[in-house]
Amino acid sequence: MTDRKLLQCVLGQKFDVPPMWIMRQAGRYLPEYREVRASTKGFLDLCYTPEKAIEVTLQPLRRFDLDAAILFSDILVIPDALGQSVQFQPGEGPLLEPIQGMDDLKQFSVENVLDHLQPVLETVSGLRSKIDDDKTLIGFCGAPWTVATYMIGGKGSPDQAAARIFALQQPEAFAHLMDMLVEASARYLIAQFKAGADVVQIFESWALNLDEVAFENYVVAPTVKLINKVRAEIPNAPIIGFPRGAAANVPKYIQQTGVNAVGIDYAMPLHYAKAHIAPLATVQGNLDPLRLVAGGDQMNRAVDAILEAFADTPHIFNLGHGIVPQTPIEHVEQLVRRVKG
Ligand SMILES: Cc1c2[nH]c(c1CCC(=O)O)Cc1[nH]c(c(CCC(=O)O)c1C)Cc1[nH]c(c(CCC(=O)O)c1C)Cc1[nH]c(c(C)c1CCC(=O)O)C2
Repeated sequence: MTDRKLLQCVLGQKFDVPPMWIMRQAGRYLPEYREVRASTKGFLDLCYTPEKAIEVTLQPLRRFDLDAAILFSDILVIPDALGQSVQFQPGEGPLLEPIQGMDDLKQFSVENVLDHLQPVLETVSGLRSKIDDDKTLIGFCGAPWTVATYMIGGKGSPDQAAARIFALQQPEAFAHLMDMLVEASARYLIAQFKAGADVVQIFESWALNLDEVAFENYVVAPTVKLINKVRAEIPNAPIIGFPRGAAANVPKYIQQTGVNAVGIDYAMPLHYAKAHIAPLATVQGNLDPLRLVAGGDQMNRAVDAILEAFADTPHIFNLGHGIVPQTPIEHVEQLVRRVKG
């Protein structure tokens, strides 16, 4: 465990060459992923078939000198495990049967979640025995609010309006849903740690578009509950939070939730992160994924600026959001060379 550099960095150790991984590093930009994906009955089938999920998790590590593997799964396995209908249409993104109110929630049960997710936990334990000892194994879940936005809206949306209106008009149903998500996610993360995950990342992809009060109630408070439940079972569990778009709410998010590390999105100015975030937690980020698509000198300059900004502080190099399908593989190779020298 001591030579797992990325884990050590999450826990506060600084390295001259920062450890790195790439958000959504397994995926459609890799031809070998597309090949495995084509052999499945659907995206969830891939998530629930340990042999294939292990294979696609390992693919990026075979190509690139990355310091971590991230479990191959999705944040929407939680609604699926709770009993909501979740479908992935090719090229369209997720489609769920939207929740209208309390009556729909009565159909869901937290009790079966771990049974349903047993194949994912098998993937985690299989991975720990397959990756090199110095590689960190990252588990994950979606944060309650982000998962709720899909469960209520039924799909991704630019402003999460359906969930924001639901939370305001049906506060009791919303509170019940969030409590279910906190409980299900806590059990899931605890089980991932027990299966061999070294660290977990909580993806709050929709921390933007919220006023101060909503940020406190939908993002901070449920994440505090989630982390407290996890750490009651796994003392000092290493956790990365990724509150995308949280901007000037990030310092408060770190202080209240107690995450060890925080992923910053690419819109976060480096001088702000250096002054207000680095003193509170390990910083992870934050190259714009489209700079990786374009490659060339502009990418090298942006990488150098990030490395320089966080040279004196614990820093995990990463993108500021997920890698996109049109990314050329040679540009990823160029990125790793630039970071690792
Ligand atoms: C919001 C969100 C989702 N899923 C996830 C998030 C949070 C991160 C973020 O903000 O990008 C997280 C996620 N999704 C996936 C992973 C594991 C793979 C990895 O990180 O290497 C992780 C960590 C696989 C996936 N999840 C999905 C794919 C592509 C599906 C396919 O192969 O058909 C993969 C590889 C599908 C998915 N899943 C989701 C969407 C919106 C989509 C469709 C759009 C897209 O493709 O990015 C929900």
